[in-house]
Amino acid sequence: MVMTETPIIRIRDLNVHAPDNHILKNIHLDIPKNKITVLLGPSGCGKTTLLKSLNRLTDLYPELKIKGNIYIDDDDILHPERDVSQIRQKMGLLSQRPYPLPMSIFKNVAYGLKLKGITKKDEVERRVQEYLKKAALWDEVKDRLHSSAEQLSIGQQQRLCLARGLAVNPEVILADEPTSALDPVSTQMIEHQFQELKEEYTIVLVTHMLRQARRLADYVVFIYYGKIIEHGPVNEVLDNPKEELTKKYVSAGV
Ligand SMILES: Nc1ncnc2c1ncn2[C@@H]1O[C@H](COP(=O)(O)OP(=O)(O)OP(=O)(O)O)[C@@H](O)[C@H]1O
Repeated sequence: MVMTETPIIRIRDLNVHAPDNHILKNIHLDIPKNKITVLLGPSGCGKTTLLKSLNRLTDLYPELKIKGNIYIDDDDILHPERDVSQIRQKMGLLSQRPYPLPMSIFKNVAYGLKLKGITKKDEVERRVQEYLKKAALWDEVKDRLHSSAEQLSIGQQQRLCLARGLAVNPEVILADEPTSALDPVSTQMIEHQFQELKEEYTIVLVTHMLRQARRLADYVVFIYYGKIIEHGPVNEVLDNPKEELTKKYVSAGV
């Protein structure tokens, strides 16, 4: 990727194989710090697998064989001796559907803090408020912090999961189609928060929605059948694509 920003993640020669499928092919990519990088491409092209490789969630699928290097702050996270729980704390994941823990709104966020060893009551209270504000949920829940998280709407639950993830103090937010289950207003809220959060965090967002990529991306990586076809600043890849496959995808205008 031609860029002037410092990369926070460097992916080198990454190959992911399933028994009958070469899912990711020779991925070589730098992901810049404090930007939104969108992984774009048709269904089944390997976007989620690439995202899962970035926090070693691929370890949960023993049928997948992974080769190559992924450096985060110069540490190769694919090295077998790297502590996976530390990697996952650095690389928070927001999935397609929200999965709040079966406990109160407050405890959901406090749970994230506990993982970082923060348990002092007044600090926990201050930080729960801070992260609920960062996820744009505070005003809607401040009077019912001790109600069950499961009573929230799906859009609110997704913002709660964002707050819980932020409480772990990640460097990178990995977001896998985080608005696909949400209504347009909730989608707008998450998108707006992402724009704010990139000041402090690096965001890697998977989407197959071109319009969402246009609204959010600083950089776009277009993937097709496990290969990076083209990548670069959003205006170059989406407004002036060089490769035929990208042109076709962009002109379909999904
Ligand atoms: N554990 C697995 N075992 C075998 N094949 C897998 C596994 N995980 C993913 N695949 C295959 O790898 C390919 C890429 O899947 P992936 O979920 O990464 O695509 P995607 O681009 O995120 O798709 P979508 O937009 O539909 O979510 C698909 O063909 C999928 O069936």
